[in-house]
This record gives sequence, C-alpha cells and structure tokens, in this order.
Amino acid sequence: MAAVLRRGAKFISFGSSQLLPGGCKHGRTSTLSFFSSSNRNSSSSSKIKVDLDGSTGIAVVKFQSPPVNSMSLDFLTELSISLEKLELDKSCRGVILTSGQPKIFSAGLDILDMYGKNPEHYAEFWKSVQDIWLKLYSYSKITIAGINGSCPAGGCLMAMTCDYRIMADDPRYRIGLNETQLGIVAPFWFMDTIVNTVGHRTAELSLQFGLMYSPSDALKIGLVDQVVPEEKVLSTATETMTQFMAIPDHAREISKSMLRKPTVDRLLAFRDADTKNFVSFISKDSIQKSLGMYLTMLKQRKV
Ligand SMILES: CCCCCCCCCCC/C=C/C(=O)SCCNC(=O)CCNC(=O)[C@H](O)C(C)(C)COP(=O)(O)OP(=O)(O)OC[C@H]1O[C@@H](n2cnc3c(N)ncnc32)[C@H](O)[C@@H]1OP(=O)(O)O
Repeated sequence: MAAVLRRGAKFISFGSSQLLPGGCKHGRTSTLSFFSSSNRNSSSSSKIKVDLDGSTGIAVVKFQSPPVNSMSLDFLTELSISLEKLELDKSCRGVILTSGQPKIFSAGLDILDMYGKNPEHYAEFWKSVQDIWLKLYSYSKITIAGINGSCPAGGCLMAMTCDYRIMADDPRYRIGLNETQLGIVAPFWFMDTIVNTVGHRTAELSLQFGLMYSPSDALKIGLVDQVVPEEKVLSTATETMTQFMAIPDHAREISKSMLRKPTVDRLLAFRDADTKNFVSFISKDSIQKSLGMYLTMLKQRKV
C-alpha cells in the first residue's frame, strides 16, 4: 500500500487534486486507414475506428479522439453505435478495445461535459455514460481491453467492463479510479465494478485514496490480467481472444451473464435516481469550482 501511495506521490498536485504523470503531448489530427481485403470490414466515425476481420471474427475498436480519448457525449454515442452494430453482426465473435492515440487509452469522462453546462446536458451525458457501461458490462461477445496508455477514472471503468485486460509495460502509464483525487465520488456502479474486479478490501483502499496504479502494481492487485511490451499488446489480445473463442459461445455467454447480471440489475433498478444524483451533485457550485480548477490546472500544466 505504502509503495503504491509513494508512487502516487509522483503525481502533480493542485489543492486536493492530482494529475497523472505527464510527459506526452498529442497532435490533434489523425489519419484514418481503410482495408480493402474482402475479409475485412472497416468503418470509421470521427472518434471510433472499427476493423472487423471476417476470417477470425475479431473486431478491433480503436479510439481515435485526440488528444486524450476523453469520453465526451459524441465519443460515447459513436462508441455505443459501433458496439451495437458489432453485437448484431454474426461474423463478429469478439471485440478488442484499444487506443489509436499515443500513451493514452482514455482520459476518462470528458470534464468539459460536466462543467459549465445545464442540468439537461448533464442528464443526457450521464445517461450515455450509463448506457455504455450497461452495454459493455452485459455484452454478449468476448471483450478484451488492450490498454496501450494511461487509463484514469472512466477509462479504467471501461477497461474493467471487458472480460480480459492486457496493459502495456510502460512505467509512465497509470490505471485506476482516481475520482476522490478530483473531489468527486465514484458512483455505486463504478464501485461495484471495481469490487467485482479486485475484491472488496483492495477496492476500499483504491477508491478512498483514488489510487492510480503502474502496470506492474495493477497486475499485482488483479486490476489487469497481463502486462506485455507495448508492441505486443494487440497480438497478445488476439491470441487471448483465440483462447476465449475455443470455448462454446453459449456456455461462455451464459456464465458471463450469470456472474454480471446482479450488478447490471442494480443500476437498471436505480438508473433514474442515479441520474438525478449525478445532476444534482455535478451542478453544485463547490463541485463546479473544483472541476474548473482541475481543468485550468490540466491546461496550464506544461512539462
Ligand atoms: C453521493 C454520490 C453521488 C454520485 C454523483 C456522481 C459524481 C460524479 C462522478 C463522475 C465520475 C467521473 C469519472 C471521470 O472519468 S472524471 C475524468 C478523470 N480524468 C482525469 O482525471 C484525467 C485527467 N487528465 C490527465 O491526467 C492527463 O491529461 C493525461 C494523463 C490523461 C494525459 O496527459 P498528457 O500530458 O498527455 O495530456 P494533457 O494533460 O496535456 O492533456 C491534453 C489536453 O486534454 C485535456 N484533457 C485531459 N483530460 C481530459 C478530460 N478527462 N476531459 C477533458 N479534457 C481533458 C487537457 O486539458 C489538455 O487540453 P488542452 O490541450 O486544451 O490544454
């Protein structure tokens, strides 16, 4: 624990907030590529690129929303549509989620969607966050996260919805639910997801301190399943997918659903209340002030 906290102390502090270690700056443009082979089926919206290989049944869903793949309303909507199409596509058996941006898997929820907007916007945004979690946590196909960069808060949540997580072995990368560091509280279903992933005691420490783990520490607590050199993230994800695919789909699917249904049902039962809680919490002056300071710090931080 102390070791994890010491590592955490490397984060940049501002008031009660901390940032992930930086060092990377990102270009804001990206080049899209398309495959022409008849076995490959590529589609690309502005923020999500899907490449489905019909011969293997594996789809690679790449986040391409520079600079940091933050989960904005647009990002979440595009991702949701892509996942829905793949779930309906019989030629797809598994999905690998990964990033097309250097050094970042996803910076989590887009703070700009939670700052300075009206309650209707906050409600719409929150429902789209719930939607993507519900979709991924109960996704019938195999999902693997190829975590090729840092992965705070909502980014970590998205990775935790997957059936398996492979993280790039770069000590600069971090993963975890750091909400308390921002002065905000992870909702109950974020908490349920991390409890289901790492167990109750580890989740307690992780959530209260808002711990961000290096790849090796994440592996130790079971937040990720494998750590590999960055250039091997995608090939390892493909190999792992093949192992999952060796299991009869219906048996695997039903097992996944039985294990996850109580957690999914809990959000479904309290979805409206959760949205109301979010809107009232995020609209508070004190929370808006904290988020505003955090945003300013993010923008001013030059390393
Ligand atoms: C009683 C219970 C009630 C419950 C009610 C609910 C309460 C609310 C719960 C909400 C749950 C929240 C989940 C979240 O996901 S919050 C977001 C958390 N994310 C972070 O803290 C990450 C912040 N970002 C970073 O640490 C770094 O940016 C990062 C390590 C990811 C990348 O570093 P790098 O040096 O490569 O890049 P920069 O820092 O220079 O960033 C580039 C630009 O991107 C902007 N940025 C970064 N992150 C975000 C973000 N999450 N949203 C929006 N914008 C972001 C950053 O400002 C830079 O912008 P400029 O280029 O304009 O300067």
